[in-house]
Amino acid sequence: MSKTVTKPLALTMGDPAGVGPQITMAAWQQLRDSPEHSFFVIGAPELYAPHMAVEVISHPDDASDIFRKALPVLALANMPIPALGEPNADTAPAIIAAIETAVSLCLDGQADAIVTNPINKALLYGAGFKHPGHTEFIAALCASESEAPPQPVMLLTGGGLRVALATIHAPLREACDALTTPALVSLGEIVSTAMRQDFGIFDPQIAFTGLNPHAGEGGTIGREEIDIINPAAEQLRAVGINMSDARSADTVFAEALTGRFDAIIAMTHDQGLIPVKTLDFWGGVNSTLGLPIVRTSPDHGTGYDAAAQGNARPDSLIAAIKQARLMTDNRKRTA
Ligand SMILES: NC(=O)c1ccc[n+]([C@@H]2O[C@H](COP(=O)([O-])OP(=O)(O)OC[C@H]3O[C@@H](n4cnc5c(N)ncnc54)[C@H](O)[C@@H]3O)[C@@H](O)[C@H]2O)c1
Ligand SMILES: N[C@H](C(=O)O)[C@H](O)COP(=O)(O)O
Repeated sequence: MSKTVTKPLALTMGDPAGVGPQITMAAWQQLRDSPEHSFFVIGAPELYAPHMAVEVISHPDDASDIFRKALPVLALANMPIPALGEPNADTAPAIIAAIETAVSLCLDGQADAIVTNPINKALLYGAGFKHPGHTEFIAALCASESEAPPQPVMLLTGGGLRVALATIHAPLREACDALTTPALVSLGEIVSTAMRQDFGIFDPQIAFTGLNPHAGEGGTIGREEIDIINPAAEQLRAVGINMSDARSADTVFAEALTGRFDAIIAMTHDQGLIPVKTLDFWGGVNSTLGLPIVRTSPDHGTGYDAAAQGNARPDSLIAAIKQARLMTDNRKRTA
């Protein structure tokens, strides 16, 4: 087995008017005695310095040594500091730059994984951001000229469930039309690979949800299951992946909780995210599969109201940091 070197995790600051700064500081307080969870944050030191010990670092390698005594910050220059709860479009370039820097450090092997704090995508569009979210932006940043662009897959974990999405931030009418058999086959392969390399599940049992009520009731309440989803499942089984035909979305999550399925592939954003966020809003983690780097995130958004009230909970960010470390270590072990 090759010797592996542990690098710190790179946190992005997220929207500085949201919960990001508060939950980052609280996560550091809880994890500072846990060297394996060492991280540095890419952001403005002024967001944190009035509240706690901060050390500005010039290189990620400096983070682990000082992690116990101060929050390591890789500083972004010239960023306005917004009032909590009051999003400011002038912060958008720095929010984007933090993500770009984190991805570049991971690709260079200077950080083990990227953990993103929440962003408000609408705020970023004025600054030239062109993606529906981190998921697609990070995939674009990982693209290289020599290889096909990565197909990013959103996976939410929490409440005992692992749920990947066949469509993400698409209007519901368009999401239904976007489902195709080849896309579902490719998705099933990515989820199966990730279960093995990132989660250490070597013979994963995976379920497709149906799109229609009762998974189409034999074609009488819609035909997507018969025409699109089940043919994908059949192709995946033919290459040795344990993939179920489309199962009723109202019961498959309960089936997974019995241990029958290790992961579920849901057809639409809310179909998959409602069960996870309802069961475990505070412990839920969003990760991106299908990339050359590990990326996780809390499952919640910018929470401007919680930020302004000063009562932001760090639980989901802490879960995201721990999951990033676990996925990275599993991936190194299976490399
Ligand atoms: N990973 C991400 O970047 C990410 C994830 C989800 C949503 N978003 C974005 O966040 C913005 C707001 O979305 P939303 O209102 O649907 O969801 P939200 O998760 O921001 O808020 C939902 C509720 O949860 C509360 N909340 C969220 N995080 C909290 C925390 N850490 N502690 C205490 N309370 C918390 C909020 O105050 C609010 O009442 C949108 O622009 C959305 O796109 C970003
Ligand atoms: N769909 C996610 C959720 O609701 O939690 C969220 O918007 C985050 O998306 P990105 O990770 O792509 O920013």
